[in-house]
Amino acid sequence: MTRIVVLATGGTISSRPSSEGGSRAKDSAADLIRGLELHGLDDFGVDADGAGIELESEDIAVQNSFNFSFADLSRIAHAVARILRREDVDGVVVTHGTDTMEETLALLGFTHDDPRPVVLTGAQRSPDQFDSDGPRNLHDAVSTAASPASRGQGTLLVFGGEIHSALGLRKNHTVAPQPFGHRSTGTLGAVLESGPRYFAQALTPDPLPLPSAEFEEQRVDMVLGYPGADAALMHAALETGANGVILLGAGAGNPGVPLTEAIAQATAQGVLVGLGTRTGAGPVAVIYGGGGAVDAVAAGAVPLEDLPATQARILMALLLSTHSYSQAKQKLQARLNAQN
Ligand SMILES: NC(=O)C[C@H](N)C(=O)O
Repeated sequence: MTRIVVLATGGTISSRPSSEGGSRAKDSAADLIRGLELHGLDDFGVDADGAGIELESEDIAVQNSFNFSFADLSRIAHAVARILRREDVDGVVVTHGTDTMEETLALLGFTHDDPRPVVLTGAQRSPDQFDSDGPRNLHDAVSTAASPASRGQGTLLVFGGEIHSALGLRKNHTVAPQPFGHRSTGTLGAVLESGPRYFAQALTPDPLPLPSAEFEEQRVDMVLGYPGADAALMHAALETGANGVILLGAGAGNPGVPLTEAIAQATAQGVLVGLGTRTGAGPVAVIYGGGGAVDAVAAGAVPLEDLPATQARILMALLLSTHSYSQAKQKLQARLNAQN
């Protein structure tokens, strides 16, 4: 018998029309499993021992993911770790809103410490729509979590028939049926009728400790570089008590002169600054001068390389909550190097 726990957190996959307009997360994990039956998607075949796949449900939140805080993300990571302490569980599926899936994937991806797979999924169309993608995505996520081929592949996203590794993933589109893609690499595999088929082995970094209470207190803000940008928003972040800032410069990470000066001020105050690019993909090349990326790095910013800013922010908060500023800075650099 293969046992998979379905842990529901909300999102469009769980949403129903609201009397206030729009839709709100509502359905529980048990409702989602019932939805599989309604769509004739509850047949997972038999496992390698000829036994069936048993689904167990658990609810941890009923929220749209744009409302999540670090405390919510931490609760999800601890719930997954608690479930995986059970020897009778073979894998975990987490249903989640797509808007901030990147962040939860990052937290789970950086802390997952088990060969059994953790598979996130969600939907772009809610269950009340005739062409809702939730039941198919959940079916695929369960069959991926239940497959021995997924052992050692770490934290995964299964969506639109594709399998993606957690780190480096972005939501690239607001409404497209498959909004997820890697910035610079392709899919890890696909879900076929027979189950998951992998084309590659995921890179799984050495696990970091699960988020502590300090993680929830981290403030890591994000600031954008653009023509005419002054340092007002960066100063506001510092005044509000940010202990980390992700700065998304133009092109190869060029923040411009005022923001470069603000980086020097921030790092002198002990605030960790990550330098990314607002293009959405590609490494941050440290080759320019005159208030460009090279000056920003000289002022103390760590180039984020090819990790999305949303995921670098989670990594930064994790490191700041477990290490001193200088250790966190070194670890961030080492992690980002290892990532590529
Ligand atoms: N498609 C979705 O799940 C989006 C939803 N607004 C959420 O992130 O909760």
